[in-house]
Amino acid sequence: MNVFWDQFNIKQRQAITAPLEHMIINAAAGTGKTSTLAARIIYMQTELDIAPHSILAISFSRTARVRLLEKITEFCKHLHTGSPVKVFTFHGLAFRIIRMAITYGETHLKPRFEVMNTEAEHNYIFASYRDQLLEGVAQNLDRENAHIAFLKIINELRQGSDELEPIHTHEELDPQYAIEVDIGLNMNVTVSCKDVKTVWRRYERILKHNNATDYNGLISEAVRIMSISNGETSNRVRERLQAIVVDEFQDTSRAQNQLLFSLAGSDIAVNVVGDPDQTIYTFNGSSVENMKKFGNDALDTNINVLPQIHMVENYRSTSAILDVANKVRQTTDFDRLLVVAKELKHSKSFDQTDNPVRLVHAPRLELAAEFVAIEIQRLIQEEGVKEHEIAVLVRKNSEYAPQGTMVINALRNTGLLLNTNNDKPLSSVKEESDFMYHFYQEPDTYGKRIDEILEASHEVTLPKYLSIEKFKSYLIDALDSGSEYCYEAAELLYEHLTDESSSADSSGIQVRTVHSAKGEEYKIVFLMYLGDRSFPHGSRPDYEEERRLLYVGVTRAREKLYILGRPGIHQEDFFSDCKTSNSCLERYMVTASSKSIEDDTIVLDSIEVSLINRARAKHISDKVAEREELRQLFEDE
Ligand SMILES: Nc1ncnc2c1ncn2[C@@H]1O[C@H](COP(=O)(O)OP(=O)(O)OP(=O)(O)O)[C@@H](O)[C@H]1O
Repeated sequence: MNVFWDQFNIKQRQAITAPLEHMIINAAAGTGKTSTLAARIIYMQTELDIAPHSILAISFSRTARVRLLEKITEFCKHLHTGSPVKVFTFHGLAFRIIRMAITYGETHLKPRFEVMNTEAEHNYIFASYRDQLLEGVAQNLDRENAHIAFLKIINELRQGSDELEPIHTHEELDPQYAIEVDIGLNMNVTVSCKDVKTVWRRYERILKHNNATDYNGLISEAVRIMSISNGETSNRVRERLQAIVVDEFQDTSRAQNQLLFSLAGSDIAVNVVGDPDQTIYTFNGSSVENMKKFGNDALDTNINVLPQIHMVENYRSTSAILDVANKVRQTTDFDRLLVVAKELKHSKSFDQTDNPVRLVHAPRLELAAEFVAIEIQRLIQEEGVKEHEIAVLVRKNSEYAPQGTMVINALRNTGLLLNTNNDKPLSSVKEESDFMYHFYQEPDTYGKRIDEILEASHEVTLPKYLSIEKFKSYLIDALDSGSEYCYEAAELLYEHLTDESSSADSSGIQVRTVHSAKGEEYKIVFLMYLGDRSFPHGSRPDYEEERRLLYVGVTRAREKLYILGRPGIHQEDFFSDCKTSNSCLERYMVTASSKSIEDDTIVLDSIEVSLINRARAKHISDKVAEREELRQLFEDE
C-alpha cells in the first residue's frame, strides 16, 4: 500500500492524505490533478473510512468524467481495494435533483420535462412566442436583435460573473438599472432592467406552459430546490453524503458554485482542484472568482478550510514545450511557472535535446493543413509514431474558419486513419440517442431495471432506424457504465447529448478543437492556426481567454509540439509570442499542388526566404528542385 502512495510527489501526497475538510488544490497543467483527485477518492475510502456512495464527484464534461473514472479504476485494480464513485457533470446533477424534486412536489416541472439544449431547439419553440415575449419592450431595437439580447442577458444573469452574483429569477432583478450586451457581429445593445424583468417573467411563463427548462435554467432550478429549508429533496440528496470532489473547478460558473455549496450544506467537505490558467469557458459563464473566493464561500459551513495547495511540477511535457507554455501564459493573480518533474520519462527513442518546439510559419491555412498531413505521414513512416499518438488541435472549425475540415481533407488524401466527429454518421447516432433518451423516460420504463428491459427487449416497439441488436447494445452500454435503472441511463445519456466535447474513443489521429482537448494529452501535437482573426479568434477577441486557450493547447503535448500559423499584424501576435530559445522557426511556403512553371517561380521566390523545410512535399515537381539546386550553385559561386 505504501509503495502505491510513494509514486506521488510531496504536494500530491499532501492533497491525497489531507483530513476530511474543505480543500482547494491550485495546480498548473500536467501536474497530476486528475491522478491526485482519483487517488484522493481512494484514500477517502481506504484510510478515512468513507463509503463510496458517500462521495460524489463532479467533472466538467463527459470526457473528463470518463478520464477520472478510468484513473480511479486503474488505482483500484492496482491496490485491490476501493471502488469507483458516482461522477456527474453539474448539469447532470441538476437534472437528477430536479427529477427527485418532481417526486417530492418541490418543483413546478413535471415528469418528462423538456430541456432545450441547442439554439435551434430554442428558436423553434420561441419563434411562435417572439411577439408575445417582446411586446411593448425595447421598441428602438430590431425584433431579431431584441430577442437575442434579452435571452443572452437572462442567461448571463443566471450564470453570474466575476462581478455579479447569479440572479435566478426575474423577481430578484432590480429594475432601476440598464444592461449592455454584446449580441455578436460587433454589435452592443443596451436595454433597461425593467424591460429585462418583463421579458424574463414572460419567458418563465412560456417555459412553464411547455413543461420545459433551458440549459442554464437547470442549474437555477436545482439551486432553488437545494435552498428550500428542510426540503425533502435536499435532505435526500445530502443523506449519507460526506464529501464532494470537483475537477476542473476553474471552469465552473458562479451559479454552479452556488449549487455546489448549497449541496454541501454545513457539514459536507468540498475538495476542489483547478487551474486558473486553463479557464476557457468564460463566454459560458466560467468564473475564476470561484477559485479566489473558495475560502470565503466555505466560511458559512461548520468545516475548516485547509491551506491552499499549489502544484507546479509537470509530469507531461518536455522543457522545450513548457518554455513555450510559460511564455504564453499570462500573469494572473496566481503567479507561478511550470517546471519539468524530475521523474519525467519519455519514450525510449526520444531525445530531448534534439526536439525543439517547431514553429511553422505557413502564410495560408491551406499550406498549414498540407504541412500537417505531410509531416504526419513522415512521422508515421520514418519515426514509427502510431496514429493515435498524434493530435491536431484547431482553434475553430466552422464554415468561416474551416481549420479542422482542411486538415481532415489533407489527411484523407494521405489515406491515414482518422478519428474525428466528422467521421461518424452524426445524425443517425443523434436520432438513436434521442430515441433511447425518451424511451428511458417513459413513465412505464423510467423506474424499471435495465436488465429486465434487456430480457424482454423483443417486446419493445422500435423505430425503423433502430435495429433490435443496436437497441440491446445501448442497454448493455448503459449497464456497463454503472446504470442499474432506466432513470440512471437517462441521466447519463442526457450528459452525452449535451456534451460538446467529442467521444473518449482514442483510436486514429485526433483532429479536434482545443476546447474539446482540455484534460487530454498526446505524444505529438500540431496546434493551429495562429494569426489575426484566426487565433486569437474573431475581430474583437477576448485576448486573455484566447491566451489561456493557447496555453491549454500547448500543454497537451508530451514530446513534440508543432505550432502553425503566421505572425499577427493587426492583433496580438500569438505566433511570435511562442518563440523561445528552445523553439525553431521554419517556413512552409511550398504547396504540393504547385505544378505549373508560373507557380514554380512563386515557389522559388518563397524558398529564398525559407529557413528550414524538412517536411517538404515529396511530390513537388522535380523541376522545382532542380532549379533550386541551380540557383544555390550560382549563389555559392
Ligand atoms: N507523481 C507522478 N509521477 C509520475 N507521473 C505522474 C505523476 N502525477 C501525474 N503523472 C502523470 O502526468 C500526466 C499528467 O497528469 P494529469 O492528466 O493528472 O494532469 P492534470 O493536472 O490533470 O493535467 P491538465 O490540467 O493539463 O489536464 C499523466 O500522464 C499522469 O499519469
